Amino acid sequence: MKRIEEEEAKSKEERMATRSSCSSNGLLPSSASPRKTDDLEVGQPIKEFELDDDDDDDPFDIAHTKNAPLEILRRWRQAALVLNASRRFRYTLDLKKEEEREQRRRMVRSHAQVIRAALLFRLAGEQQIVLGTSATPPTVTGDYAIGLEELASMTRDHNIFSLHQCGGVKGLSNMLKTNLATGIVGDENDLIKRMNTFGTNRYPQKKGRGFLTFLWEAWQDLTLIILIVAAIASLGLGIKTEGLSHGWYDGASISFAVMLVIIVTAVSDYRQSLQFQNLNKEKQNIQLEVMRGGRIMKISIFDIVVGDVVPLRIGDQVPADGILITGHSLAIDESSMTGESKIVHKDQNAPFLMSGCKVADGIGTMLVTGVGINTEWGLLMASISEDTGEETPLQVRLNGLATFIGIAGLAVALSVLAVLLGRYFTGNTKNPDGSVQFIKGETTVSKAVDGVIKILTIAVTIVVVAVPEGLPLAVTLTLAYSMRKMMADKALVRRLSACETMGSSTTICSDKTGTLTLNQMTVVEAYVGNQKINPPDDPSQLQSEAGLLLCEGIAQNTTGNVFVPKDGGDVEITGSPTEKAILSWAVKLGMKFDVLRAESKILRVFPFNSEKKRGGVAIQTADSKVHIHWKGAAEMVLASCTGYLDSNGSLQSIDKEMDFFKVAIDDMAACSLRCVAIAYRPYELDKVPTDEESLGKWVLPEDELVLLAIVGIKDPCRPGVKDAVRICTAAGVKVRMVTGDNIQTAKAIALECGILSSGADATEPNIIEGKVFRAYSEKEREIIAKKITVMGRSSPNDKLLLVQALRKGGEVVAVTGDGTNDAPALHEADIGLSKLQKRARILLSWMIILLQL
Ligand SMILES: Nc1ncnc2c1ncn2[C@@H]1O[C@H](COP(=O)(O)OP(=O)(O)OP(=O)(O)O)[C@@H](O)[C@H]1O
Ligand SMILES: [Ca+2]
Repeated sequence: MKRIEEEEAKSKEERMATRSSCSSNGLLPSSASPRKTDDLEVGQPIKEFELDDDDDDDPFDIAHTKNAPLEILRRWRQAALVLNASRRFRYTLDLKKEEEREQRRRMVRSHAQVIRAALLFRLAGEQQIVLGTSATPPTVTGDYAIGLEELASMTRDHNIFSLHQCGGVKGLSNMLKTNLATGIVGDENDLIKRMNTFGTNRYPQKKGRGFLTFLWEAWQDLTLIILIVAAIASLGLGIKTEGLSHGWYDGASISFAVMLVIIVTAVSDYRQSLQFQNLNKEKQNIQLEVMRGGRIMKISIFDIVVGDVVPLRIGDQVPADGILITGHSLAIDESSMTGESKIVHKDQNAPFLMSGCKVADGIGTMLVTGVGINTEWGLLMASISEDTGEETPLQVRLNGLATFIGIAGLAVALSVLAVLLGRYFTGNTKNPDGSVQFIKGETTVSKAVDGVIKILTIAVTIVVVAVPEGLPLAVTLTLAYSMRKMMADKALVRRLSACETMGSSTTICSDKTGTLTLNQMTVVEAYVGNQKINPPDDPSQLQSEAGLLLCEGIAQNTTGNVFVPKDGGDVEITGSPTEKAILSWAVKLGMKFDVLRAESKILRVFPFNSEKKRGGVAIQTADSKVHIHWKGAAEMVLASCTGYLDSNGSLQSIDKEMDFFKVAIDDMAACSLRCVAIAYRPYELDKVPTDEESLGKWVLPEDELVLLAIVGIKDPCRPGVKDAVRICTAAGVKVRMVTGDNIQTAKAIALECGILSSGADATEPNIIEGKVFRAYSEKEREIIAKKITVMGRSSPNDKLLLVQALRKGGEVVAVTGDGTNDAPALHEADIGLSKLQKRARILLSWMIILLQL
């Protein structure tokens, strides 16, 4: 028992270690998962299901238990699981693999660090020698003024000294023939040259395991081994008693059954691994935006070349090694590379960005300096291979059960054997005619052997009947089947166990945008000043003063981009769906994006985030005035406004019109429109911090704003959602909507898609605002959570609190969402369904699985 406990403790440790270390590429769709979830462009629609291990159900957690007898039983079963290192217990074995992987990772990392240290040492030496003399110019290679080695090592080693030698990011961009504002030229010739000089953003992949390996693994299973032994015994006994011509039947049929199980298991595992490899390829093929020739383009991560200018936004994965060009509050989660979960702020003093890390906050643009195998990430990815070896909790339990039954059968067979042998040799067994079978000294040896063989046959039969070898296999096949069906529906199941957990979920917390709605947004109502513009994109109704400020605000306070082709083609607008809607509305109103962006200088940016639900920017105009523009959740921005611009363009106090605006917002929200308010305030130039450092810390003032416009954005309900919700409800799964949007908008959409059945349902706490929910105590939340159907204006943390409360209340919670503002909730859920890219019919496919299980 001691040993068992030790092993348990060790497994637990390993589990904890792997859990914390692979949080970025195991449990969350982060490191290897595509970026921009708010993305509407066509592309492989992939959804991702995955199970986040549940701490409470940790099979190795036996520390705090009340129920001792049950616990002992549980322990016993676990002990068998841990001790039995056969194929069927890969669930526990997997930990070792994870550990190996982690060790590899550490090795690569330390290797890189050693190289880095040695290089720095050498450089320090060289620096002393060349100190005072002019810096050595980088070597010229072909078309570029810097070579691959220098570039790669500069980035890999975070060598700020050699970056300065190159003249900073500006100098480096010249060497790489990149324009920091418009990117590389990006024609075929240019791309080929870059690839030839600096390589491509791919790394060699390890080959998957072959069929024979699976075959080899398939037979190493306790129950099967028992059966194989039984088959051999039965074959021997049969031939001995019934002769060669008839005696082989029993043994052969057992062998046939065993072979069948082995082959089916191996084939199923092999196919699964092939599928997994394909899916992996798809998963890695992230589509992202780069700036080439002045326009934002969508390309595959594999097509990134050195010199590319890549915009980074919260939630994105850094696609290659690079150097920060500009950034605002940019923070990177480097845990996937350094192993420590630490958020690192990036600015001109720490400009190096490592491939594979995630943008945790802020925005920025980077210059790509290292791709593929020249990056640490590339080295890492090339040295580890993803593996499919994983079993679901149900399988593990069934395996445990099968083994338990097997062992019990074996024990029974052995005791039967002992008893029968005992009875036989003590002369207690009789023939049908009443004569004693064995009489000491009388019965011949060959007769005695025959008698023993008969008894052995009985024992073997008990074993064969008792061992349920097909049980776990049946589950594997069922799950593999659902996985295949889901894949046909373009759903990527990262863990087989997810299918199973999904089947037992009792509630779904769905986000609204992009799951229940299409995430295709258009501005359909607009108020500029206190005037409703109808139709919303009619420029003639726009009064000029407010119109100018509005366009300035929209053009500068955005993460999107507008590209007007020189040859007069269609205007291309990029950005998140909300941004795109607002930008295209402004373009129709006559906004000149490039002109406006060139006219003023950005002093500081506060990027939009879900927590504050607003984003701002401070700019300095050509005539040295400072404007601070804000854009965000309508009623929240409105609350910070003290004035508005009337139809003559003169500033009025908002007091009298406050109700008018509030009613306008409520009306739009009741029509299920997403409301965004745009406001600004003038600011004194001399109050703006002048030095870089305090400017970087400057908190943009967000009071005394002047309201410029309120827009209502339509995001239609996804067709089929109503049915999906109905089916879920009928299956006993409660669907809840948790959204960052206005509560009225949320209510309207909930009614539209049947989450709320009637307006009468829409009372607290059935429908609740995030801030009300968060104010309750933990106990109260647990009670209220069960009643909540719609939660509006929720921050990422509110979503997390809700999931926690539901789980405490005993629900099995599924969460759908995107990788950015829903990440904490996704992580906490029993099962996370994350949209990697749009067109995700999550609820629908969810249903398919539900029905299958
Ligand atoms: N780019 C933006 N600029 C300004 N305001 C925005 C922007 N995007 C969203 N908003 C405002 O923030 C609100 C909610 O944003 P949030 O990111 O929390 O929710 P969401 O993720 O879009 O919705 P859901 O939670 O349903 O997925 C929106 O209602 C809108 O008013
Ligand atoms: Ca969201």
